[in-house]
Amino acid sequence: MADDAQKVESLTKWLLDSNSKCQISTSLHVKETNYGGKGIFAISDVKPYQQIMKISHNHLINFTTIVSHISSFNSAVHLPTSYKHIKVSETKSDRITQDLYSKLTLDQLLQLSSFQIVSMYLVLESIRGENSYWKHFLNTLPVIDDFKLSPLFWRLNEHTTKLYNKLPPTTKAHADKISQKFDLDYSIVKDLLTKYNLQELLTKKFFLWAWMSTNSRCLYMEIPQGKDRDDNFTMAPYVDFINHSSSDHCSLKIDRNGFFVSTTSKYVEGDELYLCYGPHSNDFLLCEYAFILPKNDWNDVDLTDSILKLFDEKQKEFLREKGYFGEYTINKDSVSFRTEVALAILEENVNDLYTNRRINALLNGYESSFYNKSINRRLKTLLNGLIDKFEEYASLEESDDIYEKIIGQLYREKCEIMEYHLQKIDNY
Ligand SMILES: C[S@@+](CC[C@H](N)C(=O)[O-])C[C@H]1O[C@@H](n2cnc3c(N)ncnc32)[C@H](O)[C@@H]1O
Repeated sequence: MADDAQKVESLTKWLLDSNSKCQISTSLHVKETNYGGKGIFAISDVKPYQQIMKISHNHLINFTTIVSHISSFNSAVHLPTSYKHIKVSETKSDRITQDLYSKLTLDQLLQLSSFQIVSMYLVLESIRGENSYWKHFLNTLPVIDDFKLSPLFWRLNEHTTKLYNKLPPTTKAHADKISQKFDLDYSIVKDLLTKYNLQELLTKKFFLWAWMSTNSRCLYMEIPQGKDRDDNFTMAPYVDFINHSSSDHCSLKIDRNGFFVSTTSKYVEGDELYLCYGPHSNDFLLCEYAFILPKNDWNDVDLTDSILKLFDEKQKEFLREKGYFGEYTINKDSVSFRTEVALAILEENVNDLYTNRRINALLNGYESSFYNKSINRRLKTLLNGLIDKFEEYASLEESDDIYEKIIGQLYREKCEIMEYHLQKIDNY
C-alpha cells in the first residue's frame, strides 16, 4: 500500500501525463499540515495573479463527466451535443460496467441530483479499484475517520449520538438539515441500485464516506454543460488539497478548457496557499467540512427562536409579508438589521403596523434611533437568558475529549459575542 506522499506523486503524474492538458506550477508542493490533513505549499516564490493550476474537464468529476462516462458503456444512450467534448477515456470492463453502467438509462441518470450521482459514482469507482480511470484520485481522498468531527458522523455512530444532542441549537438545526439530505440521497441511490440487484454494494458507511467526500471537496462553480443550478459543482483533483482560510485566498475560474486556479497574493517559499471556501461560521464549517477555525470572524449567534417566541400571529404575519421573518442574528460587531426590525415592531401597536409611520420609516432605511433604547432593553433580557444556558456548555472546552472540546468552543464563542453586546448596551 503506497504511503500518502506516493499517492500524491502518482496523482500528480497522472494529471501531468503528456495527453492530459493539465498544468500544475512547479512552485507547488503538497505536504501534511499540523492542523488539518494535507495542504499546498509554495516551494519557491509565487507572484500574485499567476495561474498555478489547470485541470482539464476530463480530470474533473461532476454531473457532466459522470453522465458522459457511464453512458459510454450503454450503446442505447445518445448524449446531447453539450456532452460531446467531454471524454473520460476509459473502457475497461468489469462487474460494475457490465451489470450497471451498460444498463443505466439517461433518464435514470438525469433524475439524480449532482450530490447523489457524484456520491454514487465515488462508491462505484472505488469498487472498480485498479480498473477505475480515477484510481489515482480516489487514493488521495480522505478515509471515513477523517470525518469523525462531522456531526453527521456523530449522529450515525452509536458511540457519539449523545454528542449530537449537546450541539448549540442552531448548529444542531444545520446538522439536522444535512442529516435529512444525506438520508434522502442514500435512499434514492439505494433504490436505483436495488433495481439492478446491486444494493448490497451500498452500505450506509460507504455512502457516508462518499457523501462527505463530495460535500467537503466539491467546488461550487458554474459548469458549462450544467443543466440547472444544482449541477454547479465539481471535484477537481489536486485543487482539492487547498485548505480554507477566511482571509488569504486564490481565485477559481472554469471555462470550456478546464478549471483554473490563480493566486491573488504573493507567496514565498514555505507559505501555505489557501482558498476561502466562503464566509462561513464555525457552526457551518463543522457541519459541512468537519473542522472549525481557532478564530473565526464569521461566527454569529442566532436569536431567531428566542425572538419568534415574543410575537403574536399578527406580528408574525406582518414580518412575513415584509420579508423580515426569521434569521435574527448578532455577530462580533453588530446586531443585524433584521434583528433590529423584529425587536422594534414589539414597540408598536399590533393593530396598526401597516400604517405606522415610524415602523415604515425604519423599513425604508430612515433614522431608527427612536427604537434604540427599547431594542437594547429587549436584547439585554434575551442575551442574559441565553448566556445562562450556554455558559454551562462552554465549560466543555476544558474537557480532554476532542468532541466535547469542539462543542465547548462553539458555545464559548457564542457567549463571547453576547458578552460583547451586553457590554456595549451597558455603555450606551
Ligand atoms: C478540500 S479538503 C482540503 C485538503 C485536505 N486538508 C486533505 O488533507 O486532503 C477540505 C478538508 O481539509 C480540512 N481543512 C481545510 N481547511 C482547514 C482548516 N483551516 N483547518 C482545519 N482543517 C481544514 C478539513 O478536513 C476539510 O474537510
